[in-house]
Amino acid sequence: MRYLTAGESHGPQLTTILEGLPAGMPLEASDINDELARRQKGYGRGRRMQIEKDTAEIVSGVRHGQTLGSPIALVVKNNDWKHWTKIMGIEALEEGQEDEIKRKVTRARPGHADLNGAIKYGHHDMRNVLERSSARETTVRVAAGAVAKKLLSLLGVEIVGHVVELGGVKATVNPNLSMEALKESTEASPVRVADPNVEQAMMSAIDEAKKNGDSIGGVVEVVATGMPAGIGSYVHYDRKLDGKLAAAIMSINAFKGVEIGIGFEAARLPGSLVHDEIAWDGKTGYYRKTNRLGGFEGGMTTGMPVVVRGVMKPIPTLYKPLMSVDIESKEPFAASVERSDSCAVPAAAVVAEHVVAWELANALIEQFNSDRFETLVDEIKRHREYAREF
Ligand SMILES: Cc1cc2nc3c(=O)[nH]c(=O)nc-3n(C[C@H](O)[C@H](O)[C@H](O)COP(=O)(O)O)c2cc1C
Ligand SMILES: C=C(O[C@@H]1CC(C(=O)O)=C[C@@H](OP(=O)(O)O)[C@H]1O)C(=O)O
Repeated sequence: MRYLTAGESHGPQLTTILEGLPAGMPLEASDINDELARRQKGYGRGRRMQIEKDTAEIVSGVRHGQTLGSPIALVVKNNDWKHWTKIMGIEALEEGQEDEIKRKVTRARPGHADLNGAIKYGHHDMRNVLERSSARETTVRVAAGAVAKKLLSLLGVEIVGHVVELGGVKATVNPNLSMEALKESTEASPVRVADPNVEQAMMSAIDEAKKNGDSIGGVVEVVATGMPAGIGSYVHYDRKLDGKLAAAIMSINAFKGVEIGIGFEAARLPGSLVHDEIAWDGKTGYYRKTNRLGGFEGGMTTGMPVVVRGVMKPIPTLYKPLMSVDIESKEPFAASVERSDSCAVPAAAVVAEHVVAWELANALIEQFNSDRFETLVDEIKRHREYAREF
């Protein structure tokens, strides 16, 4: 499968085209819209989230609630567009109108794409960069992931993203928490955390950052249960599924690190405390007694829960801006300030969930016969039985 996205943050709409989904899979707009609503939540977001009520329109590839096997196109309209029609207009401007209309940006924000994007594409107005580098684009990445998530759920794979650290406050996650309990508790939390003891401290950290004109980051975790064993491959670097997950997480705006299972902690432990002992029983088939390697060995799933974590740096737009340079005068100036979130880690947990869902669904679709949804369901069922008895 593959997908493309298009759209500027303050343009008329965001668009995505998904290719390679099987025909005959049930799909409704509500499957996508419920996920878009989850992405909009989270303590610490800016005013834009009150302007938008993100909803996807399915404009192709689905008929009477079923996928057709043809490309699926989804459109999310930007409510904020009505305030930006002049600034973001398509038509060429008259001489002399430029400065008045364009809300030109010339003082690059440290940590954002502004300066590098301007150099790369030759934009002397960095709005041309920030409109597309904005994480507004993650709206349609979630829409694409929601379709993948629907496919996974119909194949018995459940997935959830949640926050495990925010502004230096760490959550303690009970490893025996069921998937249902994890989903329920994190959904009810304004910071998407499963540990109620740290929720208030996380919210206070966000308040404090906001008050100081600053921003904070954190760590999100995505857990997926029900992936069959042996998905992905060890035979070639670009077929390793853990590598694809790492790339997917790193592609999210502001993500600076990824770990699978205990990740970096593995550097500090002996092998006997890192590798997971293998066992077998008639009901489950093969399983690992622990899951320190987060569901992966050799670039393939083990059948244990997939556990991926990602680090989000603090948001680069600061209401008390860092110093920068004006690209017109080359003089030192405080960086530009655009309306901004002070913390988007809870929203990013939802984005991470969806990019991981896409990669997992893609791996299943690549590995099994997948033109018809019915065949895919059947093949995966048989693969599970085969792996259990192997
Ligand atoms: C959900 C989400 C919301 C974000 N909101 C903002 C924001 O309001 N202001 C901002 O400057 N950056 C925001 N970011 C981060 C920037 O998009 C990101 O730092 C920028 O694209 C530069 O990319 P890099 O940090 O990966 O190098 C957000 C990121 C995510 C995932
Ligand atoms: C600014 C960025 O994205 C943020 C993410 C976002 C959203 O829908 O998630 C919408 C944006 O809206 P606006 O720029 O109109 O406030 C920002 O809140 C960024 O990433 O640089």
